[in-house]
Amino acid sequence: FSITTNSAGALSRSSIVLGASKSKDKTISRSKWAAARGYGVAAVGTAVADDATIDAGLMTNAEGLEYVRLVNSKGDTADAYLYGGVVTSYVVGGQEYIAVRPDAKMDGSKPISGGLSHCWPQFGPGDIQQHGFARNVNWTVRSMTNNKVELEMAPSDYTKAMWDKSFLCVFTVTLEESKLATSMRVENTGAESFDFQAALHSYFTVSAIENLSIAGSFKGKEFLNKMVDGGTMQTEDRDEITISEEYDRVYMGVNDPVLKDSGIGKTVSDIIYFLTVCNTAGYKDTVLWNPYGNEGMGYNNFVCVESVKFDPVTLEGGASWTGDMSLVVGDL
Ligand SMILES: O=P(O)(O)OC[C@H]1O[C@@H](O)[C@H](O)[C@@H](O)[C@@H]1O
Repeated sequence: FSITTNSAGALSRSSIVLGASKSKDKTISRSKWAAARGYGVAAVGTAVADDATIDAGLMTNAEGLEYVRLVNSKGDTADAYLYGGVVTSYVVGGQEYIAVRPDAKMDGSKPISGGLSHCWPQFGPGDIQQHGFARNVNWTVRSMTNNKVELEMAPSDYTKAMWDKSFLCVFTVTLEESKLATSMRVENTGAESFDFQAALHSYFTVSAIENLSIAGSFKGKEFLNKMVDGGTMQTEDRDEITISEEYDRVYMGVNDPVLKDSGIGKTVSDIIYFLTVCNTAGYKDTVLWNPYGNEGMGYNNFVCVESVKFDPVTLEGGASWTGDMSLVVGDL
């Protein structure tokens, strides 16, 4: 591995050089770079099959926002933005599974409309701003390696003005060989308890909304249908959900959705691609959201299948809560 400088001269990348080693100008040691940034960086030893070079590490987008690119030994990648602590990309075998809306702002002027976006400490409307503040503050890098990053968010004057609680959030993203694992840990660093809701407002790529069905334990479950009279409880009678109108539904007690897309990457007509959302801790409910018909939002190329803790968590002083969600491509 080597650390190189980007065109602006900032120390920001580690290159995974695959196959024969390649010499690079302006390289410094990984530990020196990490020390300069104040990061804890573990030694890593991934290697990829052929002779390609894939950059991992801290990057800056065209509009000046920083993100961390993760790379695994197979050449899969994931990107996590510091602004909002949001994962905006997960590419497996050349296929992008996470969506960012075409109308998304990537310059920090508003929350990024896409990715695995945090709704914290509130989901939806309520006492503070819609979906809370985690998605529009800058998180900091606590540690990173080529395939794992820990981002953290602590109170600031901005957050205290709307929600004056003592907390620390640590969001860990790990690009494993066969999945993308995320873990959101909320710590109550004070003595007083506080309540919060949590969600990963996940946008996934679909080839076309008509090609999508969503399996899971939906049948017989109650859901809050926000599209009916501002919010009406209904009961689902289907095993698999298909979407052909605007959706904004909170499915209570459903946390095992599997997206099936009959179009993604299709080279053979009967291939169906699966993306399994594994909610293994904390997230209990699933929100389905699609602004059907809204061309400006690009409704036909994404679906939001959100991992949610809808009923508030009460966290005592000194206690912590964890929400774990992993994405697995293909059959489990
Ligand atoms: O436009 P926002 O704030 O990113 O929210 C998008 C949607 O997010 C969903 O989770 C909500 O249920 C919807 O009501 C909302 O419209």
